[in-house]
Order: sequence, then structure tokens, then C-alpha cells
Amino acid sequence: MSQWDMNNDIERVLYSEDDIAEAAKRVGTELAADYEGRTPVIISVLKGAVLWTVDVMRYMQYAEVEFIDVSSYHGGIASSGEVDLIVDLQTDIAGRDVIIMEDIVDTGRSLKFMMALLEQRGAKSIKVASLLDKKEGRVVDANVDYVGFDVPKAFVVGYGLDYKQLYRNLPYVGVLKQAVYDPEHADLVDTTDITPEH
Ligand SMILES: O=P(O)(O)OC[C@H]1O[C@H](OP(=O)(O)OP(=O)(O)O)[C@H](O)[C@@H]1O
Ligand code: HPA
Repeated sequence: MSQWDMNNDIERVLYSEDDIAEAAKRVGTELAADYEGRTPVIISVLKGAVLWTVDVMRYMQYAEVEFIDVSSYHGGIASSGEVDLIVDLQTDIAGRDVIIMEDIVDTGRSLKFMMALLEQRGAKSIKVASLLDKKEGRVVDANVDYVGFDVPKAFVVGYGLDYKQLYRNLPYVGVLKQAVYDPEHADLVDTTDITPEH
């Protein structure tokens, strides 16, 4: 195997390409049924949710898609606690049914920030569809309505999720090897006793 291979940096795969394709079909089909007769605005959260968004929306009917970018991680593995709006929506969502598409809800800070913003702008309804829900990571209240997988408390990468902007293009979700992290952050990552919940 070539040394120049991202797969070498992965400790273990949690959700395979097939697992994710199945989850996208399940969530997309459920959304199609729940939004029958309505045209929701899908709000895809850059950059991580792009792959999940396009895979899920293939199973839906009439829907618009918009992008937003909020950031609390600034590239590393620890949430900074402060959320910034980096890229705003290009449309008015007042009176609209919106679906926030996330790759992961972890501390909940990004989602809480977006929920407040969309409520303030007069969204008629707001639901959340996330590939991963890391419930153990929550530090603020944030609820996910449509979940791909409940993910254990470990820093994961792949299928949109990054570490320092890399690994988003892996087709699966996995745990990064400890050795890949900056030594000063090593204590923030727990890769032991991780059991996939599927
Ligand atoms: O629940 P939280 O602790 O707020 O974490 C979840 C957020 O963090 C990640 O985005 P990030 O800010 O890293 O941007 P990215 O999608 O561009 O990687 C992820 O895509 C979520 O939006
Ligand atoms: O586990 C994670 N991996 C990548 N990005 C993230 N943003 C919040 N949690 C994570």
C-alpha cells in the first residue's frame, strides 16, 4: 500500500460507505414523506454537511437548498465555545419550513446558534437532520429530529468531517489514530472502548 494514503491514519471505521448510503436513504425517504405537499428550504451547514446533504436530498421531492457556514472549531478538535457566522443564507426564510442538514451535532453550540438565528428571521418550522448525533458531547440543549447514527464520544473524521480541513473526502466515518493529533491535544481524544451503536 502507498504511504500517501489517508486510510493509514484511521484507527477504526465506525460507519462504512454502505452504512452511510443506507442512512441517507432512510432519512431522505422519511423527510420526503413528512414534507409531502410542502417545499422546504434545506439549509446545509458548510463545509461538513455537503456530502450528507446531496445524498439525502436525492430521496426528497420539491426542496430548495441553501448554505450557511458557522464555525466554532477553527480547524482543531476542541470547540472554542464561540460561534461565528461565516457565510450567510442567500434567501429570506421568513414563513418557510426549514431543514438544517448537519454532519454532526456535538456540543450543540453551532446548532443552538443557528436555531436562534432562523427563529429570529421568522422560519415557520425548523427541523434538524444530522448524519451523526454525539449526545455525550452536549454542553447546551440541542435536539436532532432525524439521525443517521448516534456516535460515541470520540473525534471522528470522514464523509465531510475534518481534522484540520483534511479527511472530508473519505467515503466512510472513522476514528483518527492518536498519533495524528498534535501532541498538545492528545489528552482531549479518547479512542478507547469505542463501540459503534449499529
Ligand atoms: O455541536 P458542535 O460542537 O457545535 O459541533 C458541530 C459543528 O462542528 C462542525 O463544524 P465546523 O465548525 O468544524 O466546520 P466545518 O463543517 O467546516 O468543518 C460540524 O460540521 C458542525 O457544524
Ligand atoms: O468529532 C468530530 N469530528 C469532526 N468535526 C467535529 N465537529 C464537532 N465534532 C466533530
